[in-house]
Amino acid sequence: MSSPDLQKRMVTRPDNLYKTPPGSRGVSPSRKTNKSVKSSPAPSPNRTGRSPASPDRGRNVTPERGRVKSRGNSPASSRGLTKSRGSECGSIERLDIDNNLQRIITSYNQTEDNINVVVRVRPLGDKETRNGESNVIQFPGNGQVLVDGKPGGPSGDRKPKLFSYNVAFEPAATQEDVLQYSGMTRLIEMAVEGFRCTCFCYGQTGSGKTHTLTGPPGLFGLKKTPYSDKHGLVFRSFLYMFKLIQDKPDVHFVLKASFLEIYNEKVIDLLNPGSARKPLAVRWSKKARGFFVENLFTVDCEELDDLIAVLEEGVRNRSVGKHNMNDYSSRSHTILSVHITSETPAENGVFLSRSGKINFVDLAGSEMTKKTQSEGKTLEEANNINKSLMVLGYCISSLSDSKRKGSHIPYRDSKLTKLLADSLAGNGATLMIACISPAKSNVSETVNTLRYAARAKKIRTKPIVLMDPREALILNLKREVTVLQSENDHLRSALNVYSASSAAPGDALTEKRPLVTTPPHVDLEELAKLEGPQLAELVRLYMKENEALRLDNGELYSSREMLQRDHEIVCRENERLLKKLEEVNSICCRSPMIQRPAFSADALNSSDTSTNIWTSTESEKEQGKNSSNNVPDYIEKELTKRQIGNGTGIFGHKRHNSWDERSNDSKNDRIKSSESEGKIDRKKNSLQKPLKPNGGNRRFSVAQKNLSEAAKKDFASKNSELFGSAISLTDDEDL
Ligand SMILES: Nc1ncnc2c1ncn2[C@@H]1O[C@H](COP(=O)(O)OP(=O)(O)OP(=O)(O)O)[C@@H](O)[C@H]1O
Repeated sequence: MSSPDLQKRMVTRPDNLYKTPPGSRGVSPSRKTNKSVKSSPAPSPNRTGRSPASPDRGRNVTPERGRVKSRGNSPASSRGLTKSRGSECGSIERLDIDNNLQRIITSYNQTEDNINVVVRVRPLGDKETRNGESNVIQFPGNGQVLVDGKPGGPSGDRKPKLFSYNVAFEPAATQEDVLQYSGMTRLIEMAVEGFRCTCFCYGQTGSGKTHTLTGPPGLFGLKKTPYSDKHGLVFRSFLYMFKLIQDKPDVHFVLKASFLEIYNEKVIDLLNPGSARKPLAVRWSKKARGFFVENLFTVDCEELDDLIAVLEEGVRNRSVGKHNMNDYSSRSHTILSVHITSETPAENGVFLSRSGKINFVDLAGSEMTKKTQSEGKTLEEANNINKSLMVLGYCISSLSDSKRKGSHIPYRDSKLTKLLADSLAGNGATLMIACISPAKSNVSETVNTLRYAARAKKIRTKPIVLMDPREALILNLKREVTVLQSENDHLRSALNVYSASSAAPGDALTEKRPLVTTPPHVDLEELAKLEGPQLAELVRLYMKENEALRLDNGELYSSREMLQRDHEIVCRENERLLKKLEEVNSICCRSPMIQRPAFSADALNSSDTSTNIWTSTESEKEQGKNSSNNVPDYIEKELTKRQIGNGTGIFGHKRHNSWDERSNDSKNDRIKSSESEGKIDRKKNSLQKPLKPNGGNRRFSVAQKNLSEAAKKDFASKNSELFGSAISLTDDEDL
């Protein structure tokens, strides 16, 4: 970097810290009359002239240090805001005030759907520096944290321990860095999209949890707080959230916020604590299948200032105490929740309705009471804090242990775990920020926190968007009505086509078909106005019609299949008969005794009356006297035995079928017309003339061929008569 002002940042980060399952959306039929969120302008810019949520956010401008560059796949780059080289892990570095290159963040790839765990190491405090405390934390890179337990220190002869997280924030990391690189922005985006999200800070007392979430003590004073680079994640998240909302002018947002604390196992409403600080009950909701705080005050937040006011009010009312390790120690766990309901106009006058939520959980720090020198009230608080954190620890280790999948999770053992149950293992997305101290004197608590965080990293959640069940039902009914309407239209038109083309009046199928009552057609605009019961009735009617139409169509299909099967059988039978006929023909041909009439097409067509088309010896002529067809008796018998023909002879057998009459009629007609042309006489004459020796063989084969053709035509005609148009081997005219 040439310019000393220019900070250098190297970011390599996974892009999908939180996976958003597709298609998890809700739909509401009509717009509700909720008050919408008015996006107030972002607070006055800080001294660099940029707010975290300003359009320049993507350029990674840190308030105090100016512009920095990204070279990796950072969360910001994943949103197309910075250039990326696409590597999966790495570090972010920049020059400090003295122009030294300083690394601030290292990160590693994120497994999808697991709790996203990041670690933030605070700088050594003034007191610790004064006491000559040494730093025992090292950052090997790729989101790793090495706890250096050198012999001789308070950690004894502990070996160095290496832990790996999604992101490791080094002491130089700013509040804005945490917002940008912890995955927090994605979490807020998910909350706006309709997911239930949680960000919680965990760590020993004095490790920087409250600093990370809300900022240093005294930030929220009596006078209105201007934007400051000391503001924590909550404030910055609010800004980012409102920026997102402003970017969606078509969407109607309703924001509500609540703020509670769990102090000595009692739930106190921080927005409405009352002078007696009356505790609220935590109950199980059968409908929502989760725990909730009864009568918790929720504030409608139309503007950003409303949300900031909620934050300030809660911070003011929460329990803070002093002990040896922290002058402003949180004596309770706090949960600040922002409920985000959105309604997006969709097609057909339908609104997509989503209910997202983001929880900011500031856990009280675990304490070694010996070290904190707590006594009296502070000691009681410490014991309650430690107890509830222990239950949280049990829940986390049960959830993270794949061998104990499906085993009992002791959520009910503390109010904290009851209220965090859904964030830990439910359908939400969760970010855990483990805060640790770098001081050697805290090494054992640091290792505990890091172990805790490593366990939490193994927990898998299933983020989904929750929908109002009534709205979901109505949406489904509407979809069903539309699908059924179009399906029924299709089925009806299919039936009409069939009726028009094939079903004659009195047809068995037509008669059998039940009368289908068509329900009234409701167009999409009217559909949007209908309520649940009307929709359900409409679906019922359409389903009834659908059932009848399906039945009808089913019958038509089965009868069509039956006809196709018959057609196949007839074809096979036809072939079989033709084969048989050919066999018979060959028997006839082999016998020297048989004298066949030989019809020659050439001869028949010839006008030359002298052409011989019939061969017969004198003796055969004699035999022919006994048989009108000139077929010997034994052959005739054989044919009868094989059931070819009906016993009247191969050429003259009688077919008792209607088409015979028709074909005979047509033959007669043809004969008549031929007679009128004088052709029939020629044929008759020619039949009686002897065959010339030289043309005998040729004519014989032609005749045989013609015989086969004629027989084929006969059978085809027969089948055609039986099965309609299924068989058409020949043209009727040829017969
Ligand atoms: N990253 C940081 N940079 C500068 N100062 C910090 C940082 N983190 C913490 N501190 C300071 O350390 C002190 C203790 O921090 P904080 O109160 O946030 O700890 P805590 O974890 O919330 O403690 P407790 O559990 O007792 O509430 C505060 O004075 C805070 O300003």
